[in-house]
Amino acid sequence: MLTVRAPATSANLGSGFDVFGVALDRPADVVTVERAAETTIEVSGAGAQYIPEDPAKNTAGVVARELDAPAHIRIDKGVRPSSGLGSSAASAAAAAVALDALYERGHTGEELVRVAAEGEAAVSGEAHADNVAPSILGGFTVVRDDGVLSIDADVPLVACLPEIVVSTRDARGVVPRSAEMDDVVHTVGSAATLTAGMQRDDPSLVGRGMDERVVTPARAALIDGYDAVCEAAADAGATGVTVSGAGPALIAACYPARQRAVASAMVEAFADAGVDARAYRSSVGDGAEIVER
Ligand SMILES: Nc1ncnc2c1ncn2[C@@H]1O[C@H](COP(=O)(O)OP(=O)(O)O)[C@@H](O)[C@H]1O
Ligand SMILES: N[C@@H](CCOP(=O)(O)O)C(=O)O
Repeated sequence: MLTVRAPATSANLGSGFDVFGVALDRPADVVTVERAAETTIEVSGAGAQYIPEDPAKNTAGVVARELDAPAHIRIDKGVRPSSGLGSSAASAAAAAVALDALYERGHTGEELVRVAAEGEAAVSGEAHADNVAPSILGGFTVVRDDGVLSIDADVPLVACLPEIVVSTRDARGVVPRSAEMDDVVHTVGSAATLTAGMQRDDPSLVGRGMDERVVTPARAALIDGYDAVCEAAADAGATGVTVSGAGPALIAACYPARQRAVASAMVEAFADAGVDARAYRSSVGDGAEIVER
């Protein structure tokens, strides 16, 4: 028997749609695996009632199939589903790391990212790896077809999760199919700025690099109170705010001294818009780890 904790993640960070991701300190999924003749799944914790226990429909079950590693899998959800905080990815990442260790397969982290991304394909329709990469490798990650890059970074973040449900599949449906060249140029500038900010542990550059004009506005329209929450966060000292993943969570960057104020401002602004929300104060965190053997 083996237990792995895999963290929530925030993908895209505005300018890095389907490319950038970052591991958060919390919340996290905790997954326990035991060898079995065939895979079975039990889910408890946040939003468990919305998560299928059929292995073919659960990201962790798909990972077990991909690794040919049948197991009884217990998932304790810390990351609520349809959050924009990589809920389905956290289970996939934890299962990949746990089953690899349980069956002593010795895959590299990057290989496990590819396997866990197949779990994501089962729920969102596409094998996007921008959540599973940071959940497995930790840090700030850049995913490309030809590989994954992970950078250790130390930048304060606030993830604010409203009590709204937005499924990644639906939110992928509103992404425009094309973009104006001006907007593409702007996005490249932002992405480069954000990457430099992560490399230099610079909250100001990270926040500026979150600005993006194609995908984010389309998705912001699905989140009640989005503009007011961004404005409140900026007034409280956030250097940048954007949609986390496919939403409805928002992610903000800030200097350490402003983190508490930014978190409160975001929760209050959601409340003013009639939406309950909670904020997670975080840094760029570590990837999945074995917590019990
Ligand atoms: N282990 C899992 N954890 C969370 N959601 C899962 C899992 N397996 C399948 N799902 C399904 O995936 C969907 C949530 O994933 P997604 O929309 O990508 O949300 P998130 O942004 O939180 O990852 C829900 O329909 C849920 O039932
Ligand atoms: N790049 C994906 C990320 C989805 O993240 P999630 O946390 O909402 O599952 C996208 O933007 O669709």
